[in-house]
Amino acid sequence: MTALDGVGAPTAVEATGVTVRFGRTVALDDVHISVAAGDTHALVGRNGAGKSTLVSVLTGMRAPDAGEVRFGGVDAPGLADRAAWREKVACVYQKSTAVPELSVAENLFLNRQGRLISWSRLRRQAAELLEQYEVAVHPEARVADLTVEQRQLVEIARALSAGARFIILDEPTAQLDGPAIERLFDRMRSLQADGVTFLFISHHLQEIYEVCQTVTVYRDAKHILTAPVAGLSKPDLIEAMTGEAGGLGVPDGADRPRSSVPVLTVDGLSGDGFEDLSFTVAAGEVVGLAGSASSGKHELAETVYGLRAPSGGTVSVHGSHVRGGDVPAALRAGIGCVPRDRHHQGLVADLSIAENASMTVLSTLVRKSALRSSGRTAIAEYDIKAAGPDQPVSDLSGGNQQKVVMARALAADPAVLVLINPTAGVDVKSKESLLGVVDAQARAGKAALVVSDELDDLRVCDRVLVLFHGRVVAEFDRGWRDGELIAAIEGMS
Ligand SMILES: Nc1ncnc2c1ncn2[C@@H]1O[C@H](COP(=O)(O)OP(=O)(O)OP(=O)(O)O)[C@@H](O)[C@H]1O
Repeated sequence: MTALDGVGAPTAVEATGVTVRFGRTVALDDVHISVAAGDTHALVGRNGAGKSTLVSVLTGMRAPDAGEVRFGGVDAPGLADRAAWREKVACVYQKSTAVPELSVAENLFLNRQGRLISWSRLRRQAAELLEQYEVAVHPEARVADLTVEQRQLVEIARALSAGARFIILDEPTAQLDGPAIERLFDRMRSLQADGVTFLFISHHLQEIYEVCQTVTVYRDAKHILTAPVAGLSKPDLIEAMTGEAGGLGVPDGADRPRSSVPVLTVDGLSGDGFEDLSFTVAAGEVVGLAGSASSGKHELAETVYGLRAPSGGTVSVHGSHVRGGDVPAALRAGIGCVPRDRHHQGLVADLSIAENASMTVLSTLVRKSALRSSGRTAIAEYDIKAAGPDQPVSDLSGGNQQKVVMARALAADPAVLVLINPTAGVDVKSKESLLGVVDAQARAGKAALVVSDELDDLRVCDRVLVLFHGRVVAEFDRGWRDGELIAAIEGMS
């Protein structure tokens, strides 16, 4: 049976009247979505708008308090019937759902082998499947050793081989570099030509225009609009998301006063994936580090804030050496960080917003009331959508968790900020305010190092160092053109 939506196109999936509550929080309030078969349909909204909650309903991970889901006009299976859901829909999350210690072949057929497993057959079938979907990884490779790009392709192949023709991609580009994003989009286009339907979630609005035909906007748990992408301007899209007219302005800090006094000095630093790097960041200066995933930029930043031990060279703050490979020592020396992975290095999921945001200064904040009041300040300053300072961070949406990480980095009033992908998963409006915070910190005389794949994050920088295979290959002062920076990142300058 084929369902038809209002304008006569067959519907791959349709959800109507969906309401989901978490205690007092209404995450979805009587929303609907209808995705036409063969469409790539974007779902966008500010942090906490309800996107991930809808995904959990559309994948059968959560029963809504009210509402219905239908695939091709047929009611969704019962929640317990996981096999039936796998045939209808799959979601590739930002965080892998594959078992890292198992091989690609084992992951591909997880929960699907009969009782008797023939390993040689499993490997052969996996190899055939990978070839069919043009995924260039070895069936016996451990999933833990794959890149994010390879892992996503394996998960897409797994979904398609289970029979699903509707795939949800939840912020798939957040951890990919430019060329990998283009390869993912090419892959999506060719699967779409074969009849696969996508629901695509991203905070990068230009991606919506590049790869989607239809867009649905949710705001504060409500459906705001569904429209063809081609007829919707970017300002109108942002207005639907934020409820406010007027474009966005990322501060570029061009008028920021600069001093020549170095706060951070990196001298002859070598470590995993980078060699003999020297540079300084002055008071009031924001320096960007750009490069591909293999450039060594993350490893360099992680060595500066003490997560990795250097194999040579030194890091100093205000002329004093900081002991390497020791995060608490770096913190005491005045280096605050937003780490690369908020799930592993950023937050303690069970602790509250107040506790997480104050973690770098906990020894000085002993009174519970003081803790709560600093939590309330963080919620207001960083525009965190939450029920209150006592709410555990595990209850927050991804983007709002990222804002708590930023609050935590700044709580100890560090002299140096090392920020890795500081706006990852953060909506357009919040991005503007987080970058405003970086600008304000620099104006207050702090030194900042911003490592990012996002050009908007790099625009706030006074200069950008481009790394390629662990060495600085180019340096751009403010005012660079996108094309020249991207060419340098890709090693073409
Ligand atoms: N397990 C939970 N307990 C309590 N509240 C929750 C829980 N999960 C989500 N919420 C709340 O529901 C709302 C919607 O969250 P959701 O994760 O769906 O937002 P989102 O649109 O995906 O945001 P983001 O863009 O940041 O990923 C938020 O206010 C969030 O705090």
